[in-house]
Amino acid sequence: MHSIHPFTTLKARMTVIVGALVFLSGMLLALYAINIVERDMAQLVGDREYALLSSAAAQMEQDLNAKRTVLRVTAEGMQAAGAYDPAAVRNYLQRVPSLGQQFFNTVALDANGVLLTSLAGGAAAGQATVAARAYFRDTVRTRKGVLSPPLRSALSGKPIVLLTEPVFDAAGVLQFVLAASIDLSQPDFFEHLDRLKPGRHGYLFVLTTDGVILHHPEPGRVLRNVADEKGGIVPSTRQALEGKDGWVLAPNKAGVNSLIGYRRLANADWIVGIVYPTAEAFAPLVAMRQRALLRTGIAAVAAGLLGLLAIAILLRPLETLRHQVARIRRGDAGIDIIDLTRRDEIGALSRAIHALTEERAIADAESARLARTDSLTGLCNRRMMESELDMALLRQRRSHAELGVAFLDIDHFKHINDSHGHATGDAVLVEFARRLRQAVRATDIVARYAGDEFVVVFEGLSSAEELAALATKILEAIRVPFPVIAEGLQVTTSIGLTLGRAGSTRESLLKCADEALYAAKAAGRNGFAIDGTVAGACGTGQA
Ligand SMILES: Nc1nc2c(ncn2[C@@H]2O[C@H](COP(=O)(O)OP(=O)(O)OP(=O)(O)O)[C@@H](O)[C@H]2O)c(=O)[nH]1
Repeated sequence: MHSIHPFTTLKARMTVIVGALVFLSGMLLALYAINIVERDMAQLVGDREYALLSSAAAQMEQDLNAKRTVLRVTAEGMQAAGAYDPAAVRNYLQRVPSLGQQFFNTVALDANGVLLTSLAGGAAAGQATVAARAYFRDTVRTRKGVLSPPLRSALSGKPIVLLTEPVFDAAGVLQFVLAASIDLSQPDFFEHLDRLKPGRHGYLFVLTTDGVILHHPEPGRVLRNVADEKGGIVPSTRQALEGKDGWVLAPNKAGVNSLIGYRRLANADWIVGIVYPTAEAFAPLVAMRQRALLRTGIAAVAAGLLGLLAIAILLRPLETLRHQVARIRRGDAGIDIIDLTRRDEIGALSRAIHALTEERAIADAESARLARTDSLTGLCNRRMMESELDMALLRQRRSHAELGVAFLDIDHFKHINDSHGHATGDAVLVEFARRLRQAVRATDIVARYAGDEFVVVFEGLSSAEELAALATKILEAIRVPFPVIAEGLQVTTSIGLTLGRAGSTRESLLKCADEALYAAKAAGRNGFAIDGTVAGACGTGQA
């Protein structure tokens, strides 16, 4: 039996294929499921951060409104009190404590933009003018309070924004403008923003709709316009400046992939933004992905091992069948050891092997029989006769019984062929064989030796006389006309007989019988001749 390398077995290959398929499909399914979950979770995280941003923006709007309210109420109070001259203005302002709480500084400017008074000092009355500043001109023109763009304070040099409120007299004439500043460098105003900063590296920032930064964790960037910074405006910021609120996943200015959100304030041209690096924002998702993949991998390996076990169990009968076939081939067992009762493919294969083996055995037996049989007459052929004669000689040596050999040749058979045709000649051979077979004992060996020559081996003879009787019986059986032609054909044969003796061999027996046949032919055919019991002499006899 050829041994099979463990790696080339069906079991190994099926295990590898099934294992790989289970592993791959498991991983693909896990990745697919993880992607769906991640997408949903990323949406949740983004929405949550955006909600945070919106609440920060709302808080900022509230703060601005509160500051506006304080300034407007102060302006209305001053109008009601008629506090228009610089001393009265200063006195009034000093009596409003909420101004100090809400603002970095509050100044009053006359209708020409010249400083009337500054609560926090910094410059003397009349020394500074803001006539050229857009926020002042807008306040005078619109006769309403405005929120200035971020600017550097002329008095303190700090980055500030200003809220203004015009104060009119009873006749509606502008008396002065209150301008209250918010210090962008102080943490107070953006304190709540900084408290909301997500994770370790996330941050919130504020910029105007023109792109000027109001608040940023890097103080050096305050008052700069994002358009003027190195690298220009990132696409997400550009969209925000164009009026689009919401969140996206995109690289920030430093190229770090981030969750970036923008929310525009309703009561100021400000945009609150959030940057949250995705590595941090989605860290739990990444951990979840790794855990899920690891567990899926373990599950797939376990499934593969179970598959291996299942395959091993399922294929065990095949292995058994292989060993059974090997044993049958070695001759250690018969075909019956194969189990034919299984109702699966292995059972079908077993039955096929069983049937094939039986058919082969029958075919082998048939071809062996054909190899030993004369195809025309069905008698033993010459080869079989020779081996049977050898066996008979062996038996004779043990039993010491007599053994006789007869050599027969149909007389003038050529003439039969020539006169009646080859087919009739064949029919004569067949009929001759049949009669010969019937004329002797069933245990005697009857063979067609060649052409029209036949040999009979008689075992268990008692004397040469018995041989003569047998020859006579054969001649009589042949003498009856052969029904191979309508009127019947007279066929005769000549027989040479010999009796085996000590030291006889196949060759010597056949030679003696052949010589006796020659003598019978010479004596005129249709008779027989028997060699004498004296060694070397061949006797003749006529029927
Ligand atoms: N029809 C037929 N003829 C065969 C077959 N085998 C041999 N023969 C013929 O048998 C004849 C044998 O003739 P011989 O034995 O030589 O001579 P004979 O005519 O029998 O003459 P004697 O033997 O001297 O009586 C030949 O013509 C062969 O061609 C066969 O299978 N069928």
